[in-house]
Amino acid sequence: MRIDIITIFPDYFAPLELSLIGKARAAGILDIRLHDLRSWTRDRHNTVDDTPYGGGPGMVMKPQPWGEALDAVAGGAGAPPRLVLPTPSGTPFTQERAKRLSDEPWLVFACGRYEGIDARVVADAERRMPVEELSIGDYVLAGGESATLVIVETVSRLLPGVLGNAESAVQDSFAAGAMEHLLEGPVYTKPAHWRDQEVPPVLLSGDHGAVDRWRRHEALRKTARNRPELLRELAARRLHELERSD
Ligand SMILES: N#Cc1c(-c2ccc3ccn(Cc4ccc(CN5CCOCC5)cc4)c3c2)n[nH]c1N
Repeated sequence: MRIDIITIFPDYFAPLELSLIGKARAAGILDIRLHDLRSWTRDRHNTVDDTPYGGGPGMVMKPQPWGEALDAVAGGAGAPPRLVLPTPSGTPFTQERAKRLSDEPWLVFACGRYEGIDARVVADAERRMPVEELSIGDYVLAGGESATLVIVETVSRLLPGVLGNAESAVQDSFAAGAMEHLLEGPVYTKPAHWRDQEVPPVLLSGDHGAVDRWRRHEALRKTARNRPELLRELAARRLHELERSD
């Protein structure tokens, strides 16, 4: 997968040199390219923002630098990329959406700042590529960079060869076919005894059936405590399946 990121803060993405994603880039599984939006400004101050038409707080990112950046990065011959635009007003980013994005050969991320990007940039981009406006949660960030890091990490770990043990991606809480969208329960490693706490004996029993039952029980407990609404959705899904099979 190729990933292009357009931003006024390229250094924000230093973490993408590290760990799993850094290794995947070195292995050629991921081709991540950073682009400084200011490279496409035309004034000596490299201006990327201006006051909003109609008044209101803050500044808005000018269309011209973005238009030319997207032309340069995403405008080549061949199939266009999917443009991903993090925004507070975007569609919720979920594991399901991450799975779909992981099937794309080429993603371009537009990282906004200030109060956002002039709306004509998305309208112009939609004429030549699919555009997805996504939000990573119901809280307000200062820009799109941290959201892009979240999306890139979530999508990248689903690519074959990125995770050492592909199994762990499948068992993720929200991965389809896992423990039905339940939250993971507690995990343990050596030593078996630590600061007067013991690892649950079932995990040392070698009885895989008992371990699976225990893990499911702990997952249900954790989900009931932290995300009860997921249990209601699970019950509704189960009921729907039963009614369909009748
Ligand atoms: N993904 C994601 C995000 C973002 C996100 C993503 C991208 C950008 C680019 C700029 N910002 C800052 C910003 C702050 C507030 C507002 C709202 N204002 C609109 C105009 O009226 C006043 C109020 C807009 C933009 C961003 C924030 N925040 N939270 C998420 N889950």
